[in-house]
Amino acid sequence: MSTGDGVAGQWGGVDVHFGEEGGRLTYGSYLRLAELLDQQRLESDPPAHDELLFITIHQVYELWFKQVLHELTASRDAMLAGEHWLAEHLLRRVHTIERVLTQQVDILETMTPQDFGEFRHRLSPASGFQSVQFREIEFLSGAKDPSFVRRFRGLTEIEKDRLRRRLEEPTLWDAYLDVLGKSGFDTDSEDSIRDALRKVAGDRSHYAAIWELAEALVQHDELAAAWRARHVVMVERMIGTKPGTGGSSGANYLRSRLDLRYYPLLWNLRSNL
Ligand code: HEM
Ligand SMILES: N[C@@H](CC(=O)c1ccccc1NC=O)C(=O)O
Repeated sequence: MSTGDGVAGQWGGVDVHFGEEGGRLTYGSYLRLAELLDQQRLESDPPAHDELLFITIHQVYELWFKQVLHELTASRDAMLAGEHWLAEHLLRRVHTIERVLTQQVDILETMTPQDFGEFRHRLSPASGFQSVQFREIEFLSGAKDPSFVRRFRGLTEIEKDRLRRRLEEPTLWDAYLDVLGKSGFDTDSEDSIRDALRKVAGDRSHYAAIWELAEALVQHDELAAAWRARHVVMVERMIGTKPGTGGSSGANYLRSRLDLRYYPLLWNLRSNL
């Protein structure tokens, strides 16, 4: 047996020894756990029991949003580079994350409205409306709306810059049109795009990769819509018809966002198949 501080043991007759690679990298230092686990600061005083859950859920959302932006950006770039398989592969990873994002609502719903009420009044005027990464995902996906940048209150210059850059850069839809264009389709008008989509849908054996890419975009759109629907029902359960801490009408405002679709032409196509 070896000696030292690492984990040592006899595995299958081989003397293994972990955690002593010069004493540099550890689990905690690699993952920056000291910093990460020090970021959950409650507003309530005395501490409301459920506020830790509320903060943790939101921080986990933002970590996944970061990953989703990483994958969507790379997927868009893969489309622009003609690497259709890679674009689809990355979109499929995003779908899996998006399913988890919707399921996470289950965890937050173990909090009752009464227990939320213990600290909700401390949150105003903060709200999910101010999530920059959430809006970046919308812009990158195809739903650019510059009015959100103006309506945001309290954004830092760095955050404003990130949103402005997302408004300028190509969306996933722009990249898909580029794929259609490079495959020989005219994409100059909405009518010609509709025509191209119908041709792709009508000859899947010939246009397999482009068809599957469109399906992956529709899936991303559907999963985003599912999150919005789940969020608004959770909101009704938590605060009924009360206005939001962000200053909106609350559930009414959120219901007005339910019809948002990133790729309306891909949905319209369904009516003509
Ligand atoms: C107790 C749970 C929650 C309640 C009661 C709630 C309530 C609300 C309300 C009322 C709004 C409208 C803006 C306003 O405040 O006036 C809103 C927006 C929003 N919330 Fe939540 N929320 C909850 C949890 C979450 C979670 C876990 C997330 C995940 C990040 C989230 C993300 C968002 C986003 C992104 C918006 C903006 C939506 C849009 O503009 O389309 N919310 N929420
Ligand atoms: N807008 C929510 C409060 C809320 O959920 C929230 C507050 C601060 C930071 C993020 C939040 N999450 C989503 O809106 C409310 O009106 O109760």
